[in-house]
Order: sequence, then structure tokens, then C-alpha cells
Amino acid sequence: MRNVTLILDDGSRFPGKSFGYEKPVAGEVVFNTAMTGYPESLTDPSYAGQLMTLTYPLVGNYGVPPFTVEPNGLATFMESERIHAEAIIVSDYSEEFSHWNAKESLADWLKREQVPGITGIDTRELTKVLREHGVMMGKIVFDDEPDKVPEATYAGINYVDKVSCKEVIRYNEGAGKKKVVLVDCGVKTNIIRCLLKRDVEVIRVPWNHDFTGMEYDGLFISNGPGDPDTCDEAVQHIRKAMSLSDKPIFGICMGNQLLSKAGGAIIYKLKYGHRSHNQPVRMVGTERCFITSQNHGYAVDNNTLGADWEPLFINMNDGSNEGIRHKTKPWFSAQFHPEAASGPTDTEFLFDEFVKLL
Ligand SMILES: NC(=O)CC[C@H](N)C(=O)O
Repeated sequence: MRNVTLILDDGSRFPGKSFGYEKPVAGEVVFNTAMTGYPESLTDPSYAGQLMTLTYPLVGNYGVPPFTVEPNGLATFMESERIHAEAIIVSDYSEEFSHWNAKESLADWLKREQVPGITGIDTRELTKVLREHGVMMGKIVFDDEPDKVPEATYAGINYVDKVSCKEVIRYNEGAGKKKVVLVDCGVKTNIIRCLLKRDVEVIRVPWNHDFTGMEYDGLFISNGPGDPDTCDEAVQHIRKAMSLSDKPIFGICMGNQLLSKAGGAIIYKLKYGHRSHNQPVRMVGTERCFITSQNHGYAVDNNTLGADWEPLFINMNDGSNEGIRHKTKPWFSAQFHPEAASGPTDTEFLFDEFVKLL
């Protein structure tokens, strides 16, 4: 294994060894404290542009599931058709693996998909640095090729445009009881599965597609990578849809941010984001608290919500916004992931609520 160094923007250096594809890479360094779920997280399009640090120390020991596709074209075990994170950073990579559904090792998968993976990193120290300083740009450089240093960029790049579908895709066509237009900002497969198993037809459209003239019963706005402020075209279409009809709207993660923007709210960047399977959120107006799976770096500023909107969920750790709802219309969204995969399924009922409204 070749020696590598992770170099952060503040000059901190973390020595490690390469176990994935051998290529220098740069991106926003983020950390995820979930104990499981590396196949799902790596294929979550919302990680585009990011180097994903896992704080759970032992990674790789349950291998990687096979890449198979369901008849409707969706990946059976992954959240999309490929790895989207720029790299994975772990403390102790295990080449040995054992799991009923494992097909190959994490290293073999990373190499095939040309994604770097580094091990031997002091991920606890790295996470402490990121928590104190906030997320930072970082580079993985091979020690024997110190001059090959890639340019690190993240802010201002429209990653949604890179990962969204390029044409309209229909699922359950003619078979579903109701039609849902899904604005694909980088949708996770399990969101589509959660809709399909509730007997709806899903019309998946590119993030900047003007869907407002289409025939549909409800609108869904997906998760997605990068800065929501780069997705103004989608915001304009959501706004137009809200002015044309009162059809139900449900958004997840980036979808929460874009719906909030359409309602006039402002988005800001969190210091180091929420990435884990155990983020507690409280449903506003109740004492009900849910454990949720999350992956976001930006948040909606509660104080900027328009007069017609109110927070629906609040994060119990830092008081930040975790969802909104319109005061009179059937429009709501969650900043966390009710579809989880991997993660707790406590809030999957939000899909039931949405489908009931259609
Ligand atoms: N998972 C998501 O949809 C993330 C939304 C946005 N890219 C953020 O980081 O906040």
C-alpha cells in the first residue's frame, strides 16, 4: 500500500496508506459518524465533491453487496448507479469481509470505480479539527508523487446538474393510482422505492425541467449535492407550481432547502454539517422526538421563513431547522432522510402522509 497524506486547507497533515484507486484527489472533507452503511453513503449522490471520513474505526469488514438492477432499472442494494463521493477516509480498513450479501471487498469496488480510499488516518483527530475549524477543503496526495496536487473546489459549483438524470424517466407507468413528479436533484434510490411501494407512478424529471405543465397529483423534491443557491432554476419552477395549484409537495434534504427558498427563506452553511444515523429531531408543537439519518452541510434559517410557513422539525442537538410546512397548504419537507437506507426508519411514515394527501 502506497503512503499518502491528507492535507487540509489549514495546513494540517494526516499520514495514511492508499487501499482504493491510486489517484490524487481533492474535495470538501466531511465526517460521518454512522457505524454502518458505507455502500449506501458512497453511492448517495449528495456526497459528490466530498471526501467522506468515517469516524467508526473498522470499515470494510462486511464487504460490498453485488451491483444488481431491479426490472425498473433501479439498483437493488445501492443508492445510485455508481460511487459519488470523491474518496473515503478510514482509520482501519479491513480487507477480510464476511456478510451474507457480500460480493467483493471495499478495496476492489473502489478500484473498479476509480475512487481513492485511504486508511491508517487518525479519524478522531481529523474530526476534532473539522469540528473546531468547520469543514475544510482537503487533498489526498501520494507521498512518492508530491507534485501531483489536484485543485480543490466545492463552493459555487452546481453539483446537482452533474448528478441529476438528463431525461424524463417513468416508473410504474400507468400502474400507479396517483402520479408524482419527482424533481431529481441527485435522488437516492430508496426514495423512489419508498414512493413506488405506496402504489404511485413516479415521473422523474431533470432538476431544471419545467414540469409545471405536466399532468400530476403531487410534487416531490429530492436530496442532492452541493450548495442549494446554485439551483435557482428549480426554485423558480417550484414557485410557479405553488402559484398554479395547491397540489401536495414533499421535499427531502436538498428538497427542504429548495422548498424553503421557494417560500422566501435563506440558507446558510453549517459549521460541520449533520452526517450520521442518530440525529435527534423534535416535531414542532409536540413532544415527539425521532432518531434520523442525515447528510447535509447547509441548513434553512428558521428566522427567514415566510409568514405562511413554519418549522416542522427542529434538531435537538443544535436547534437548527430540520423541516418546514406551509400553514394552510399541503406542502412540507424534511431536512433529514425519512427513507434512510442505511439508518433508522422511524420517519418513513412521512411518505404515507404525503401519499394520503394526493
Ligand atoms: N443530502 C442532501 O440533499 C444535502 C443537501 C445539501 N447538498 C447540503 O449539503 O445541505
